[in-house]
Amino acid sequence: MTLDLPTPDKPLKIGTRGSPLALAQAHETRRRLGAAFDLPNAAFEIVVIKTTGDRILDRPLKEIGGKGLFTREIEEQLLAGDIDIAVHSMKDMPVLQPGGLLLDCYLPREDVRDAFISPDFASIRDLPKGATVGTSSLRRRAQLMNRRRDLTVVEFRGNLQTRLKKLQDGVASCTFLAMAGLNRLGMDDVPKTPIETTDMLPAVAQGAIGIERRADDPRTEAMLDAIHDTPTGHRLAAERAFLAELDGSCETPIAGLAELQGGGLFLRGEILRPDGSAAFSGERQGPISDAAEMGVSLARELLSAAGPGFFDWHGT
Ligand SMILES: NCc1[nH]cc(CCC(=O)O)c1CC(=O)O
Repeated sequence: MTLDLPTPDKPLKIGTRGSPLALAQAHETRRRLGAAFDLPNAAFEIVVIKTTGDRILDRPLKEIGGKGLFTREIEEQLLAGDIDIAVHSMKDMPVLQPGGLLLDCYLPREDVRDAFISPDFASIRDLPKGATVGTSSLRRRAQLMNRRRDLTVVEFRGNLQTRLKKLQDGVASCTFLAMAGLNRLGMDDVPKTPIETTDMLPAVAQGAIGIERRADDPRTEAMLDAIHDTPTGHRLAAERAFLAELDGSCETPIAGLAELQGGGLFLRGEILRPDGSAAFSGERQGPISDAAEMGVSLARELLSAAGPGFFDWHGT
């Protein structure tokens, strides 16, 4: 069967959020598909979709709650056939997709580390006692408070420019962003220091772009197969199995990272109380074929170390 490739008259519709980072991810997807099938940009149409998460900007994400805050509207349009594929930050994706959709194409992973961003200080260690830190990430908040009890954490939402302005205005001494986002946006002039994963374990799937498709569409299946990055697939299989077994929502501070090592996988995970008062971490090593089992077994180990009800505790 020959592929019925898209043309400028019948372009492949790529659905995405409209943030600068989301657009950069959509452009990378278009570039890789164009290179793999020798297609011009005009054979693709980038369709910007506004999600609930994009609409509500004045409240902490955990208050709006619900799964798929940044994905529901996009997945609805994919199911309806208004778009052909959807590009996502895998970090923001629930472990299960709606019936009829598949999320099994990943682009080569970017830098997985978090970055420390501050106009005044070089690292977390350099922050003075009692310094104020801005982040909207429950994981980063819990990890920071677990390591530096003296810090005060304030809610920080908005895009990179908004956050940098807040730092200039003295609202906080520093903030944190994924290196992947900064790199994809070409933010080379932002004063950033990468934090080693041994100091701050990143979120599950951080730095990975995933492309979702309809399960019954053989054309997008074949096209995405050509750009899928297998190593990233193995790593996310372990990390997402870990996340799935923990049954974590966006309200639970969870970190997880799998790396390829000596032909196998090395998986690390951490779960924390939201206020940082307790943290449990562990690791697994094994063959790539055991990726999912490693994730599940590490999750069970951490859950049993933390004790029953650990995730029911949400503090204030
Ligand atoms: N939750 C927002 C989000 N989703 C993905 C990224 C960064 C890019 C990535 O990790 O792939 C970010 C921003 C951030 O954490 O700095």
